[in-house]
Amino acid sequence: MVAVRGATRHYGAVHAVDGVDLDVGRGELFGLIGHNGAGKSTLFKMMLGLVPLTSGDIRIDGAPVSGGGFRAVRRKIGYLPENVVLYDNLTGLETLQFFARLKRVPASACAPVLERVGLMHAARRRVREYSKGMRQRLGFAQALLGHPQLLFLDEPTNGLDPEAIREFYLILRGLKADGVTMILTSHILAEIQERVDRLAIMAAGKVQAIGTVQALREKMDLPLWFHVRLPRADFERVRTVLGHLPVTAVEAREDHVAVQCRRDAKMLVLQALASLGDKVLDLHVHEPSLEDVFFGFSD
Ligand SMILES: Nc1ncnc2c1ncn2[C@@H]1O[C@H](COP(=O)(O)OP(=O)(O)OP(=O)(O)O)[C@@H](O)[C@H]1O
Repeated sequence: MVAVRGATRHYGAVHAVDGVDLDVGRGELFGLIGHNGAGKSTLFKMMLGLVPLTSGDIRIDGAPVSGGGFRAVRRKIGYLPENVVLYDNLTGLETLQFFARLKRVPASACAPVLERVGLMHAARRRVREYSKGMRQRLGFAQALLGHPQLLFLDEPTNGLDPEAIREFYLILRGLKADGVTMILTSHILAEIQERVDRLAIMAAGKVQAIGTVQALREKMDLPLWFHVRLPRADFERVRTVLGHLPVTAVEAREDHVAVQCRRDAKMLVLQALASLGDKVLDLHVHEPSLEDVFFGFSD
């Protein structure tokens, strides 16, 4: 659906986006993460044909973003910008009707979209009275008008509370089931790590790594931790059963022993810990978080 080849955008000496290659398949939910100024928004605008490329090529559904045929393709795209501009004096419904006219979508499409984003109850209230989260939902609603096949969502959960974030991802899951392709950015890594199919980590205008969270974890080969809860009197037994296994740390904590090992030693360590039998009261395996992966790639 999206094919990016060597996409570059320079602003004088600033290399906002620098030789990015990226493919996003139809129906994929793709995450783009990176520090402030990494180049995410600029790449979004390039993929939307809003910012011209200094060099490289971007195709959406086969059509180059700079070509004459892109107008037709753009109709299939929904975009939620980072800072959505809304008119305070319009109601939520009037706002959507305004966007519907711009997009040449029938006004009758507005109410179902408001319903979908959970704003129907506030349809006739002025945007001035909307909370930040409600504004964000309204911005999302305008992106959904006209049944887009491709959605660009720039920090879509900005300002949403945890419950609203959960609801938001439920909507995305529904869209994914309908075959919609989605690319979203977020700063909240923990939030997207279990929810996207794949993600790209951007830093200084470049894609530093791309893949599933699991693939990125494996590529980083970060160690994992076992937390073994057992009576304090039995803490020493953990060291004994681990014997000569290649563990990288064993630490006695308040009510558990923490064991760190490389990923390829995971099953050996697990078997050794299992030999402690009912001495073990509880056991947790802690995979490295996306934060660990992210900072490993972008430092
Ligand atoms: N119109 C512009 N003129 C000059 N420099 C720009 C312009 N737009 C972006 N930049 C620069 O390009 C770099 C990338 O900015 P961009 O907004 O794409 O980053 P981002 O990853 O979206 O950041 P954030 O998470 O803060 O939104 C920054 O250094 C920014 O200052």
